[in-house]
Amino acid sequence: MLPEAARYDDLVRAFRWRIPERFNIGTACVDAHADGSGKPALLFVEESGALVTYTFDELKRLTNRFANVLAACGLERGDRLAVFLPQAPETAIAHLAAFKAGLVSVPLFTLFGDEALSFRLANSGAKALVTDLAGLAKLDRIRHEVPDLTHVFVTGPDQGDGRAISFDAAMARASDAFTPSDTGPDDPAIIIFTSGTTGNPKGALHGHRILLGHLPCIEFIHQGMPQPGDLHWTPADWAWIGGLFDVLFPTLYLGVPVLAHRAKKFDPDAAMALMATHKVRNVFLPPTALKLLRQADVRHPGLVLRSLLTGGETLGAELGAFVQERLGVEAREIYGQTECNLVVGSNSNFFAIRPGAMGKPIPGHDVRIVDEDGVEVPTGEQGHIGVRRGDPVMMLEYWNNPAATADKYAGDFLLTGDLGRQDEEGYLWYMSRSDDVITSAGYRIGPGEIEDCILRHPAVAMVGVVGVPDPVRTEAIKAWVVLKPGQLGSDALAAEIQDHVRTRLSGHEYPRYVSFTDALPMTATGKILRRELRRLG
Ligand SMILES: CC(=O)SCCNC(=O)CCNC(=O)[C@H](O)C(C)(C)COP(=O)(O)OP(=O)(O)OC[C@H]1O[C@@H](n2cnc3c(N)ncnc32)[C@H](O)[C@@H]1OP(=O)(O)O
Repeated sequence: MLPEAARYDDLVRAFRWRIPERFNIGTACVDAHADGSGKPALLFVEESGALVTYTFDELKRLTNRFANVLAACGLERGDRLAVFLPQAPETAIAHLAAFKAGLVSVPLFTLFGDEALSFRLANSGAKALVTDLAGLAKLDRIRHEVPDLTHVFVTGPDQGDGRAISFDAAMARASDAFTPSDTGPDDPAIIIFTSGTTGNPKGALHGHRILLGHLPCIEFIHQGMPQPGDLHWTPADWAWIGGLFDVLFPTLYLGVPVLAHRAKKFDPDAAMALMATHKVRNVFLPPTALKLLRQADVRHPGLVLRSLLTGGETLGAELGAFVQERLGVEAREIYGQTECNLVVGSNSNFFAIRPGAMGKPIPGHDVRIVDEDGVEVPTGEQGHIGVRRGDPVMMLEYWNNPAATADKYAGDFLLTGDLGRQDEEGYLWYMSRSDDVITSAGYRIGPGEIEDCILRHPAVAMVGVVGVPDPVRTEAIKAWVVLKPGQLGSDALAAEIQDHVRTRLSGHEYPRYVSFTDALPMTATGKILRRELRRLG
């Protein structure tokens, strides 16, 4: 455990990774705490507000049951299980059971539309899927595109129509005893899809060690966890690395309960009330959520927060001050990405927080500013934010994509795709992306995917998609559209294009702005100049 106040330099010097020879996220998060004491693990707040508590003991039995269900389906070590569910107990059970069974889980965001779902299921070669009725309706439309998918489980009341296997019924029939798979830290555990400027999303394949790689930062930010009364919550979905590895799994690993609740739409009043009612002590709130709280100007006297992690987008000095004043806690910024998460952070117990800077490398992680060849640049100069190879939190590879994997590295470093600089005192400053990837509300969004999708709209001849500055979401997605001859731009057509993206890709990827134009700025070789589009605003 980290001392109350220590010198950052001493922590860095003293740090040693302790990676055991055998490690399994499922057993470490659940079985290790299932000691018969009835310690709470998950507190699920249903849509109605009703609270259902799951203890570690129950979670052990439930994950064992589902691991048995998966084994009975013929799934073997290394096979993929997709999880297409919101923040809910079944989501945690499915992932943890997959880990225990030596399978590879594939989290899928509930807002994904048909094409996004189909691509990820096909690309990962998932053999089984757990979803709810809303997810099943989407799956029905694309099931013929994913022949590898042989077993589909649906949560909630049994529909009895043969479209899917009832999750509850299968669980009821299964044994609650299971011998977990004997995995090593480098054995594949999870594929999390992420986007680049062009092409399809890539699946970052992580080993079981990913959890161990997150722990130094969790300890750094939520100092002293587990403390009596600790309870961790995030409004971010458990479909991304943030919800899963900044919150769900490391918290359970430390024997601390997690509050599970994600509203259909983030509501500042409801979020404050939820934290106060359930006495949430630790929270991950992305900057967009903090800005929504500031905008709504809500106060709540009952807050008992003791640690707050934020990241995924730049925090900024004013927002940090707001957090201290309104939430009564320090905003501790982190930096990371799906391929290599939580490598930079801040905590004023170890060094003064410098407004605007992300912080310093978390002890254990070697983060440098490097050039395109992976060679360090002089202090103060801008370059690529790089993380030295061999870091336990780093992905094993991009799933089935050796070319993309090779591209991600230069020399000894993984290149994050972000540009930054490091000052004389070791603080890291985020500058911008090195590519056209859009950062909106903490999501990393690929403009190429959205362009491809919009191009399939029958009225569209050409399209360029960029991120434009947004006061709340860091960037908002904007599409510049050239229509086919005879088509007229209108609000109705703009709304139709937005819906076209929402239903095919995702609810968080639709262009908030659609502008019709006669031509797009192009290079001599016919590539759209997104840089020019960004300049137009
Ligand atoms: C690097 C790291 O470690 S951390 C970074 C990882 N990033 C993340 O985890 C993402 C963090 N961001 C978020 O969780 C969210 O954006 C929040 C909580 C900040 C704000 O949430 P919201 O504003 O409710 O919506 P969110 O951004 O998720 O969704 C986008 C759209 O989908 C809509 N939507 C969300 N849920 C649903 C639903 N169940 N049904 C229909 N529509 C929905 C939203 O209404 C929103 O559209 P709108 O703004 O036009 O209304």
